[in-house]
Amino acid sequence: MLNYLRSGGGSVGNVILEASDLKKEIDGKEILQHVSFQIEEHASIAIRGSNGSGKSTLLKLLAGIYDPTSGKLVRNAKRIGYVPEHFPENLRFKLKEYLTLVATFQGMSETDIEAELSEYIRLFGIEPFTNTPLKKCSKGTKQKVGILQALLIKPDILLLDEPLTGLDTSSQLNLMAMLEKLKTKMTIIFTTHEDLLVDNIADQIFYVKDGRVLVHTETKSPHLVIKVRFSNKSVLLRLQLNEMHIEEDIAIITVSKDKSDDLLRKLLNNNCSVLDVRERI
Ligand SMILES: Nc1ncnc2c1ncn2[C@@H]1O[C@H](COP(=O)(O)OP(=O)(O)OP(=O)(O)O)[C@@H](O)[C@H]1O
Repeated sequence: MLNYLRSGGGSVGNVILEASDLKKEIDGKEILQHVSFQIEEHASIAIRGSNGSGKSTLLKLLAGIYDPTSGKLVRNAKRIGYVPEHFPENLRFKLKEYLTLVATFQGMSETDIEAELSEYIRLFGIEPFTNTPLKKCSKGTKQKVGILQALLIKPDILLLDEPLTGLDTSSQLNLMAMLEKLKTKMTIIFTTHEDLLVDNIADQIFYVKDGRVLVHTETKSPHLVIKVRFSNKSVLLRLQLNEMHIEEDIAIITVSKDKSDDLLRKLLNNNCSVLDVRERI
């Protein structure tokens, strides 16, 4: 079901964010308009849309980095954690020194800081870089520091701009597991192009299109499971499919419905015989 506003009388939880007829112009260009929604406490929301549609702009409005050009945005939150798409370059602090500073400013005790940081550092596998200056850390490591920095402030609302970008597979899985746990404690809103993150974390999707925001309550993107017999494994590997399971000469591939026709064409073109196609349950 698509609607412009999930609002009003039907609301069950506490509303933590409420947008009423927001408009955002940048340099005289209208990026978002007529944006209205309510977000309940502990909701997990994915913001989706094509490149340049205005997802990051919407997130920055929610974070308070941008002011709306017109309209009203009410935040019923004490602390908002924001993770930008790109962590600032050229920070001279060492990784752990920086995170310790962030935690100290939150008034945490030394013992708590040590315990919490050690756990996060272990989870994200960044132990080898704790004494590396941030400006020398890789993009992925900096991305992790950006996420940890936001978590350390114990936010009521956690906003993440494309959080999986730049992370290796195991860190992506760790982050998803972490977000799944955090879902019960805070409101999580993230922009993403990744189905995996949406399927695992979101319970609502906001689609940004033509400057408008559409709220969608069905989160699982439709997928097909395709079973094929192949004669040449390297052909399949070249297709770089994210979700593929191979047993002898059979491959089971999960693919989003919108990409499935294209994939089937390629498989048939490469001498694969299609044994089964069904909807993912
Ligand atoms: N600071 C800015 N100055 C000028 N234009 C901007 C600025 N920030 C965003 N825009 C414009 O606003 C539009 C939306 O940008 P935004 O970054 O919000 O899109 P997005 O959906 O997050 O894109 P992507 O998926 O590529 O990250 C784009 O046309 C962009 O050029």
